[in-house]
Amino acid sequence: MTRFTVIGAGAWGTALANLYARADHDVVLLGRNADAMAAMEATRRNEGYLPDVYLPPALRATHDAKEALSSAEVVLFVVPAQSLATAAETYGDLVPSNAMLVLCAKGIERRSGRFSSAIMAERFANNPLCVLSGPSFAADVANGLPTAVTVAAGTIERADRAAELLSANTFRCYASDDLAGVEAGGALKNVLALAAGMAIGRGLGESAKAAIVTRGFVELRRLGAAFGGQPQTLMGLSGLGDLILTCSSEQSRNFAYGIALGSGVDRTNLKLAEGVYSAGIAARLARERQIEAPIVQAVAEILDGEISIDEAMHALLSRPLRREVETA
Ligand SMILES: NC(=O)C1=CN([C@@H]2O[C@H](COP(=O)(O)OP(=O)(O)OC[C@H]3O[C@@H](n4cnc5c(N)ncnc54)[C@H](O)[C@@H]3O)[C@@H](O)[C@H]2O)C=CC1
Ligand SMILES: O=C(CO)COP(=O)(O)O
Repeated sequence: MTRFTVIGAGAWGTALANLYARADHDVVLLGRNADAMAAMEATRRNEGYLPDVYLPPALRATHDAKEALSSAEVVLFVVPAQSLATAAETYGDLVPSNAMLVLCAKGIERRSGRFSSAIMAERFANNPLCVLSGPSFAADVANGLPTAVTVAAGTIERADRAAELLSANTFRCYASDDLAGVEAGGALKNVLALAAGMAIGRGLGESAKAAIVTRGFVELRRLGAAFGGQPQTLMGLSGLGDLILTCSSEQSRNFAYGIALGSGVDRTNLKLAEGVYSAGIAARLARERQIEAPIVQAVAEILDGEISIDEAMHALLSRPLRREVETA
């Protein structure tokens, strides 16, 4: 039995806490809203984020960071990418220096262009650290449905150890030493899911969506490689696998956000769509590196109100014809 502390009591944090509690670990779910955490402890439900899932007795929900972190062996950071640096500052001094950190956000920090591992390596120089990413809806994992993800660390031996620790009977972790590839895939698939959703919401059809997903994947591979990722990783669970999941189900908040944008419905009450925050910085990083990423650029411009979806589609279709497969 290992002591897990999960920071961030949203959908994904609650699902992972639930998974590890069911796997007979000692689990504490740490949230920043005292009332919500007390209600969770009393009702054994997370009404705000994952209402249909029962929280087993082995999971304790708390707002008390000191108590939650004092003997943690594994600390999962499950907050949005834009909040990770703040969470690291808030809880950093309480995290035991030998605890393994598991980073679960899928995004790029807007103000710095950094992925999670770079943000955290700066604050936690000595803790072992890994990134968990891949096709995994919170509700599926919380309900014990079969799921496979990638766990990446700086060396393959560390990734092997982390994958062993983080696997459970319905949750299969594949080890990787490609942090850059895993983080790039997780962030970029969200931006592309917005584009796929927009095509559906705007009534452009399934064929247009398939073209966007496929050509979007070309952009993901180009950008992922520019960030230092390996082609095989981008073709794996945390790249192609998560792109497929996120672009094919309205359970995805990014895909659903794209549909809402495309169909012009009110988006004020929609849940977290990480791609909305990563699109602009992904587009900027692509421009700076002179990487051709027209779909990512279009998503960023649409979100900024610079062009309409119809204008973006017209621009994509009017680009000069080219060969499908790039040769060196
Ligand atoms: N929901 C899902 O199915 C999956 C989500 N993810 C990723 O996990 C990350 C978190 O997503 P969700 O949990 O779904 O989002 P969510 O919107 O459901 O929950 C986010 C939680 O983080 C908390 N939070 C925000 N800033 C905080 C801070 N500074 N300190 C403490 N808590 C803070 C919020 O109060 C909220 O409880 C995202 O990057 C997402 O892309 C990854 C895999 C699956
Ligand atoms: O990352 C996810 C599935 O792997 C969740 O996707 P959404 O954030 O779009 O809901």
